[in-house]
Amino acid sequence: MTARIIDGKAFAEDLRGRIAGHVNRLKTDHQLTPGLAVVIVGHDPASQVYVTNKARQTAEVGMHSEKYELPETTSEAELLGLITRLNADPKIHGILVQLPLPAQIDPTRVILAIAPEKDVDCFTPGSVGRLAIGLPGPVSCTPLGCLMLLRNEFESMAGLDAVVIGRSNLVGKPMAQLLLRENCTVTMAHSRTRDLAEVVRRADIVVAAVGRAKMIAGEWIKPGATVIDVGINRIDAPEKGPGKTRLVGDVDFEGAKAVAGAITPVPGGVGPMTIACLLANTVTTASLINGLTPPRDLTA
Ligand SMILES: Nc1nc2c(c(=O)[nH]1)N[C@@H](CN(C=O)c1ccc(C(=O)N[C@@H](CCC(=O)O)C(=O)O)cc1)CN2
Repeated sequence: MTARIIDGKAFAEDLRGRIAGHVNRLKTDHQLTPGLAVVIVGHDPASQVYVTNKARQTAEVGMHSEKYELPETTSEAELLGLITRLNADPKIHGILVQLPLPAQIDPTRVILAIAPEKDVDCFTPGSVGRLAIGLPGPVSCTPLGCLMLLRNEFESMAGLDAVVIGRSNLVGKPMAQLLLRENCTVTMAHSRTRDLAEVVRRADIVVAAVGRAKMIAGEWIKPGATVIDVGINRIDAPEKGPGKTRLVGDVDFEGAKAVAGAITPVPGGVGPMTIACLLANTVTTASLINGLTPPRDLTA
């Protein structure tokens, strides 16, 4: 079997088109322009690419976009000061502070400083709690992107065995919540899991979010399984020339492609969905802040 490749880039483009339609309706029917502020501290090259794309795509769907680039030496107090200003700014309905942050800044303090109603990352305790009990509100961007890709693959996921590899607050934990909501039987695997290969072999759905290049071997995958690869790892690519690099996921793509039913590539899989879902979350928070019902069909 050769797996079908799930085209996250095309899916994200379609989602952005639908978001633009909603933004247009909010503007004409409610005189409301959703606004997103993205904040980056330092000059990690990958983070800079993501933040630039976030700010550009925000503007492209017709939203108000603000980008703050702070120097590597920024103190925690300075960053908290900016967040306080953005919390109070009526033009801004979503605040995203790009992670990771430099060592002198405590990410937990920063996350807790973001007004819960503007938390488009779904990182604050209230948002995490709302997600856990199924209340309306933003859903963590990468897991939401994975869920949308999965929903497109299955009429129903009820009763399927799903394994989430990685237990981060950013991806693993919210992903497991979302799969539970779909009535999957969910296993969370992590660095202490005994016999990971065996756990993966049982799964109809594999979500890999460990951050280690090609860690999930092709022969671990159950024939016909759907594989969602969240990993974005840069490795040396001497075949492309001296000093060249390329991106790979957490799954051995070639090996898994030979047995899986469907698989996301890296790049072009989950990554573009993360940004599109951030824009969808901003429409959600802008709607909720203004007493409007957030559009359900966007991320259904
Ligand atoms: N505050 C947050 N920080 C971070 C998040 C997040 O959701 N919120 N997620 C990750 C990184 N991330 C978003 O910021 C992200 C990663 C990858 C992509 C993406 O489009 N990847 C492309 C490849 C891009 C490249 O060439 O490097 C792809 O996979 O096709 C978008 C967003 C960490 N921080």
